[in-house]
Amino acid sequence: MDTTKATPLVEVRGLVNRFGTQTIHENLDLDIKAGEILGVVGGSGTGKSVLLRSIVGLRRPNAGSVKVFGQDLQTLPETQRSQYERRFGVLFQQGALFSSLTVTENVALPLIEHAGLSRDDAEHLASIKLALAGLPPGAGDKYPSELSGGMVKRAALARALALDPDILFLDEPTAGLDPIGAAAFDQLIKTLRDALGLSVFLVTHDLDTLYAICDRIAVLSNRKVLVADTLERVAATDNAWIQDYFHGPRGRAAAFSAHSSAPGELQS
Ligand SMILES: Nc1ncnc2c1ncn2[C@@H]1O[C@H](COP(=O)(O)OP(=O)(O)OP(=O)(O)O)[C@@H](O)[C@H]1O
Repeated sequence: MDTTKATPLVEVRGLVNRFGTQTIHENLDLDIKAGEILGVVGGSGTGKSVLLRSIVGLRRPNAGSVKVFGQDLQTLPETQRSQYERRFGVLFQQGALFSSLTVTENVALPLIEHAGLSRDDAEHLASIKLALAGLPPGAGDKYPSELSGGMVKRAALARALALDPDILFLDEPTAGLDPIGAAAFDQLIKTLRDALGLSVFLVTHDLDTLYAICDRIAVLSNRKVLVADTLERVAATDNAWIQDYFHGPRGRAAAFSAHSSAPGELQS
């Protein structure tokens, strides 16, 4: 999709994150544009998850600002900030479902706690969200431990969608899935973006995901966003990590597979 004219929903400016003497981010800038799927990549430990946590309010950065819908969340009182933060849906790396609750109860929980729905209404709505996330009828009555890895991801996605977010944050959603399961999950994200008009911030190591669904890609390197642009422009950037990543054996395979399924797209 054309995101060039879209107004940023999220503007990260001058972000600094430190743990003790270790500096993870130093004056990092990044936008998330309305309606885009933004892929966030970088070597292990470059701070992709810390960046996600800083944006959604789970970590207070050491410096810098995070504006959401034009509002700097750091400057807001707690109650107002949490109202903005409810416009975020977050899917964590491990799914983070409560093991003692059924899948339906997991998805209903935010609806009861944050939207004030009755248990019956919340569970009814939860079953709709589970269907939206592509889970078969009956999955809702199971406990997370009874589901396959792919189904746990879908259940966690349903919970992230519970409060009808404007922006979906996904931390390595296809990690641990087999290639067919991962491709199906990618398509689900794209379908949901198209149907619900979501913006998506997606941390991934999965090159196939970048080729299949991302509108822009941000590369984290050396404590900053090195480049945030279309796949073609990012892949052409003169940087050793980028060249290795996009033009190494796995990058070539992903480009080849994307090219053979969608003629006319990027060739390596
Ligand atoms: N709570 C914490 N306390 C101390 N150090 C932390 C904490 N959280 C993250 N870090 C450190 O910050 C750095 C960035 O971590 P982060 O998880 O964001 O990396 P990442 O880019 O998501 O890595 P990966 O691709 O391996 O998941 C790492 O060196 C990590 O050890």
